Amino acid sequence: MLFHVAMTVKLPRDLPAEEAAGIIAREKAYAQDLQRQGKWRHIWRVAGQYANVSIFDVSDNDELHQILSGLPLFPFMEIEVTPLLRHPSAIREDDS
Ligand SMILES: O=C(O)CC1=CCC(=O)O1
Repeated sequence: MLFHVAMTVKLPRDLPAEEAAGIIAREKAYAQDLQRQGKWRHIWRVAGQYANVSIFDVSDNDELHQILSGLPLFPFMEIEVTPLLRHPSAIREDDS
């Protein structure tokens, strides 16, 4: 199942810089591991914002929830999830 996920990061202003850097490094490793597994298909920076839009390819809602709630930045994010399905006018065969 494909999901569009919009994540906006809101780190507290008083979070010590070293702590923030550690969380961000763990987030990167976590995200890159899921990309290698093919579960996190796309990640794009939203221009001008500390935010991304991503496409996840997971087996069900439960797996998506497990992945998102395991993000090191999860406590500092607003997340919006939109389930996706193939559009009847789509012509790419390798994209569903
Ligand atoms: O920087 C972000 O948008 C938050 C984030 C999600 C995965 C990652 O590596 O950073």
